[in-house]
Amino acid sequence: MKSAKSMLVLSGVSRRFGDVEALRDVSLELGSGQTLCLVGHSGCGKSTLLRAIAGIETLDGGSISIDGTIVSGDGVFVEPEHRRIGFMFQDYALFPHLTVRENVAFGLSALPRAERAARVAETIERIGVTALADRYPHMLSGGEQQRVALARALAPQPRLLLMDEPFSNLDRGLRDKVRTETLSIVRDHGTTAVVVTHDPEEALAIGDMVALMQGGRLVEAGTGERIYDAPWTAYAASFFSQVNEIPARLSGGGLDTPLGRFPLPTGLEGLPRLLVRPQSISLAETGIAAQVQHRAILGEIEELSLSVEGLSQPLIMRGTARHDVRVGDDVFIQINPGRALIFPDDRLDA
Ligand SMILES: Nc1ncnc2c1ncn2[C@@H]1O[C@H](COP(=O)(O)OP(=O)(O)OP(=O)(O)O)[C@@H](O)[C@H]1O
Repeated sequence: MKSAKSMLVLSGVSRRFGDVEALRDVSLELGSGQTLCLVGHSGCGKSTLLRAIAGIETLDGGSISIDGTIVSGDGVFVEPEHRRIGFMFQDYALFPHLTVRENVAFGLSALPRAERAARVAETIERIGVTALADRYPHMLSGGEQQRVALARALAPQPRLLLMDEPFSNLDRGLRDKVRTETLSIVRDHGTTAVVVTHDPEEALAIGDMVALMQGGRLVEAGTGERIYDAPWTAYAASFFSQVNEIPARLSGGGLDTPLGRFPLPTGLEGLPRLLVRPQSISLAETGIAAQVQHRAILGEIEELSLSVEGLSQPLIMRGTARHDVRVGDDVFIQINPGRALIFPDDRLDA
């Protein structure tokens, strides 16, 4: 996804720690004013990539450009303090001995006094923490501290804001609210941001662009909608939602499975993998015979576990409709062939 101007360009970025290839040939482009969410399981290289962008980590290969200028790579290394980058990390430690106003002013020492005061006033007003200006951090709630940390990061008007798991210290209820507020402030500012998270739902909620990493590689990147609805890889399909893996056999241009025959997408190479999301399965008058093994109500969602001949694992079906079925009932199910996810087998690369 490109906009008229790229604020961040990663080109073949690589970094190794001994035997560990923390970053392998990562290339990515982020438009000005966009939010990129880096997501992946622990150890996939998210923080190393963020640190490399910040200039806290050097590269073994490739380059990083910010606003059209190389900051790392090709024999260039711009020190972190000269990259015009703002940071917000997990523990967003505010200086405990400074008030909110003083915390926000901290990164503005280069500005003349009057200009600094005006910038602080404007930033805290915009972020809605003016009423807290004379309080110390221990007098603030977690959500308020987070806002002040955001004000402190944005006050120097960075070209790029880097956030490492910025919401993970907040409890669930507060997290969604603070996240929505924070990102709308970042967008209103027109600030380009890179956010790291390990939470798939959070990644989809946050990013204009979502980049999924695995073992130091970029698996795929795209809008949250694209990467969820039409993933290019089985890894992405199963990272962002639970999936049923269905054994499949290639025959005559199609796939034979215990759930029936599925057409093979054109251009598919290698052994196919068939994944079916729980919400792509429905009960029907006729179709594939199944037996109810378990029914659970997960709030709005009903989940059925179904045994189907030829499947070693129960098939998980989920939806918002309630079904009057009990354990042991014989039912029929249908799967929309258009909703089946078919990929080349990528597990050998994992
Ligand atoms: N300074 C270092 N020295 C040695 N190995 C490192 C160093 N920094 C990171 N690594 C290794 O590089 C890999 C990527 O680490 P990184 O911290 O980037 O992962 P991550 O995706 O941010 O994980 P988490 O979500 O747990 O923070 C890991 O295997 C890690 O052990």
